[in-house]
Amino acid sequence: MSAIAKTIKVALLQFYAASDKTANLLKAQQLALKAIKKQPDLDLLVLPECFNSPYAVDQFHNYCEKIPEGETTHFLSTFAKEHKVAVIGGSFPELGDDGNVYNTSLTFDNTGKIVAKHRKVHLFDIDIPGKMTFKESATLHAGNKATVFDIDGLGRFGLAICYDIRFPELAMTASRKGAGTIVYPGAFNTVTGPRFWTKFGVARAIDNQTFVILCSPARNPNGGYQAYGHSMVVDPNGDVLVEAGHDEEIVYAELDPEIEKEARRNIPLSTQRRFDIYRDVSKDAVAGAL
Ligand SMILES: NC(=O)CC(=O)C(=O)O
Repeated sequence: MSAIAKTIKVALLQFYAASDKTANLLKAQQLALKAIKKQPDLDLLVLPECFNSPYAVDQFHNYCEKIPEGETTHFLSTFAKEHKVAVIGGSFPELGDDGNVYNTSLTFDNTGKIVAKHRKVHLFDIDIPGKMTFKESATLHAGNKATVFDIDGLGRFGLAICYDIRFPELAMTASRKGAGTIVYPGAFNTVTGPRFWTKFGVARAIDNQTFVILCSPARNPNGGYQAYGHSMVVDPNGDVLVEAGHDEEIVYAELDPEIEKEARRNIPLSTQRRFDIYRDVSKDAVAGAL
């Protein structure tokens, strides 16, 4: 499968989830329908991190679901199938067969089949005194692989979640294994977002000469964790093609394979690496799709 098989028309749904799961799924459905109506030949929909529950350590266990039995998997799969559109389903709390809870992202092809499952590998445990303390590991378990997969007709993708973007090895692994697009559903916040969000999107794109998609929740006017917003698509030269504000919004972009080919032809990093001096982490990585 080529890195990008065709010009991919993508829509990023930026919205916030509140406490009512059914209402969150309904909102996702309404926005997805709006995107399809505006762009009937859409190839790919991307949702934000934690789109069916509040982003709160003490809440994940109340919202977690088995995959594929749960209602969120069913909702995403049905939408993809009915509207013949691939869906990268943000993330939601998964109840694993081992009884642990994970922050998990599923991807569906346009027949509704699950083609990838990524469990957040790096849990968001930080403490910035007086500004932001978060400890995902208090209630979540971490995934154990890099996620690289194909979507039929669209190309090869890398997928990771939010804090994972700070660890370049996952993106390097995806791009060295042939990904042309790396997607991060992510909920940076009003403390870390302004300083880091765009820089990471641009850095991962330039390092790997891939498109990078960041899809955030919107800010929640009723309090709780305040996501940064600013969902964006960055091209392989590090140019930001489209960027949302911080309210609920849909942004659209086209991923043109020629831009990627040209970026890689002009500056041929892939043939110039010095694995005699440093290791190729993608060779050691545990990587897979499901
Ligand atoms: N929420 C996250 O996982 C990460 C984040 O907000 C940050 O890295 O900053």
